[in-house]
Amino acid sequence: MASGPWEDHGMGTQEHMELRLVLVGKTGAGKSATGNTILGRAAFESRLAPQGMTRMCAQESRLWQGYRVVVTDTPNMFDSPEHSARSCYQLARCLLLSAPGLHVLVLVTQVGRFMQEDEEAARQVWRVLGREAARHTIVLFTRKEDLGDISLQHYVSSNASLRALLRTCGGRFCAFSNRAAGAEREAQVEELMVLVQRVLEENRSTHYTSELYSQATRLLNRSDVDFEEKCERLAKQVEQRLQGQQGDGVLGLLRWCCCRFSGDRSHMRRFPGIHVTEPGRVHPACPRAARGRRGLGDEADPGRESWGGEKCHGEHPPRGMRL
Ligand SMILES: Nc1nc2c(ncn2[C@@H]2O[C@H](COP(=O)(O)OP(=O)(O)OP(=O)(O)O)[C@@H](O)[C@H]2O)c(=O)[nH]1
Repeated sequence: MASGPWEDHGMGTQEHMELRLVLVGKTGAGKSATGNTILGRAAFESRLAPQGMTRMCAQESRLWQGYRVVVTDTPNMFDSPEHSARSCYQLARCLLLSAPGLHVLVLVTQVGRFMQEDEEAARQVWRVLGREAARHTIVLFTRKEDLGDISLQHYVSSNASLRALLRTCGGRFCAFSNRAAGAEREAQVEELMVLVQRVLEENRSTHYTSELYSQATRLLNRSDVDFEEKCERLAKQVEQRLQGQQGDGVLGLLRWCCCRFSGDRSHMRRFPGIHVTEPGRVHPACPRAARGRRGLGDEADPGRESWGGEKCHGEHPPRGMRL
């Protein structure tokens, strides 16, 4: 066991404030290895596997400077554009494990391999959790050693999509070499924890929560339902939320209005989860949006989608909208 801030003083969970970190990212990004670096031990299985090594969300913890740092490792939960039952189940499991809410969402991506799937992972997780989750997000690059002589700052500034993503995350990013050991490993963790402290300060030390987290907390309080059943039940809520974002009810109508009258998007930002389009852009809920998808764009924010392809003239309700 490492010494210094990692030393376990033998105090129980009750004496320590929990810091809940959730690791997300695409398959093979290095989530489990990053979790192990943070924890200072090989708690999660980390191996290159074409179909993904991590199958289930898992959680481990360590003490760090008076905090209990609780790390939730996840599989790639957004491996297909259509949300599979498996993804919804894993999302539900992640929410239950990190209830009543996460303090920090760590978006893990590899140096030199930032791609559309990374953007997608960020976009999707914010879609489920709510756009305000971006205020709790840190981007963590693995394979820092691959940077060689290039500085991390220089690397991130050379990619427009990456710059946009980092702006959305308040410029909070760092890099790990998960192969590092000893003092070098601890220095990396210190660097991450400085950013974690920044997230806490910027969010008045409160964790992020949302309606789904509230549902998770209510379910956790039920002693008559076992954990698997709780995951199943919450997975249905997750699925409904994702389907609802295709355009149900009043929100669906509002989205349609955005799509149609998208000249002024500033006032619509008050509605969480609404994706506001610009004139001439295709709304993702629009049935014509299947083609021509682009990246996050230079002014990305998690509540906004940047779509190319056919123009949306607002003459049709969003796909699947029920009013
Ligand atoms: N050289 C190097 N290899 C790394 C680093 N981080 C992770 N890896 C390797 O990358 C591979 C995938 O790492 P994982 O931690 O399993 O990635 P993951 O995101 O958890 O993958 P899934 O569980 O499959 O989604 C493993 O072989 C790791 O040893 C790093 O910083 N440097």
